[in-house]
Amino acid sequence: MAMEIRQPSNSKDAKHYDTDRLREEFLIEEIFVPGEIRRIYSHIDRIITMGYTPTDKPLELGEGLNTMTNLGTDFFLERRELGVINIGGKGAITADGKKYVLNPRDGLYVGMGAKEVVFESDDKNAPAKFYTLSAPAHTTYPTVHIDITKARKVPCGDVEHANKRVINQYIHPEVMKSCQLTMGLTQLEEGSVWNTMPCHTHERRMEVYLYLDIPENQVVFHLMGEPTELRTIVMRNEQAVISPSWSIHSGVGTHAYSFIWGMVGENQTFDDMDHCDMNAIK
Ligand SMILES: O=C(O)C(=O)C[C@H](O)C(=O)CO
Ligand SMILES: [Zn+2]
Repeated sequence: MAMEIRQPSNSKDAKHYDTDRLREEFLIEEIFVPGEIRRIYSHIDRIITMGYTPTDKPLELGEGLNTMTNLGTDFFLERRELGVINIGGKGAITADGKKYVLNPRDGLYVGMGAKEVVFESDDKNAPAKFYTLSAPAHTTYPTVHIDITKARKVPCGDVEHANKRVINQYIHPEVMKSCQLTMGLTQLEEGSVWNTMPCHTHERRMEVYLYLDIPENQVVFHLMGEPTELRTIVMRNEQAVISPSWSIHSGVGTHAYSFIWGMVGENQTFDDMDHCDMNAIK
């Protein structure tokens, strides 16, 4: 399938979902398949979550996709912008003829209007894994290469609460311009297992999390749902989860881990959050 479509769920319905239905609606289990592309289009703010894993040949952004049928446009980024973070081996992205090398954990923002975007790996046996988010856009901002050293770093949490971590803001108004997409990578310190706790929701934006650096046989219990109707999705390495605006998005792991967050919606105000009352969550 060139692109899977996910419809939105009403919170009144979602609280009745069983495990299988929760996973069917919100979990993205397989994103990185060697030599292949995976795309999941969510009706929630029309974010597209994708994985490009080139091996012995480059992969093109719109490869195998009829953009007129799926997006109503002549090419993928005609009315869209793109955020990418490489979580695999060294690779490169060429956007309209300009090549950007992406080392592991490097990011790239590609502005609206770029016609040809091509993903390639340096070593087919250690392929790049380009985690890619796309959001509707209204104007063109410059394409920007972001390495983790350029990201805006926000240390938070502490050892006492087992949530000591650094939020690396890659695509963020204080780093570079984008239309609506914000994106970054949060790294938990060794011995910490909680992310985004105390938890929050934000009715103004939806969010997608990709969990990574989870060792074999370890898991993250992703917490979602309205603050008084919490549910768990068991997640494994390099799996993602779609978080509607009404849902918290927190997690606790059996080992430290990292995750990439991406948001689209009303604003780009990272701290615009509705913090939950820890005495009221259920
Ligand atoms: O570690 C955290 O806390 C986060 O990374 C929070 C997410 O970025 C988020 O939920 C922003 O709304
Ligand atoms: Zn959030």
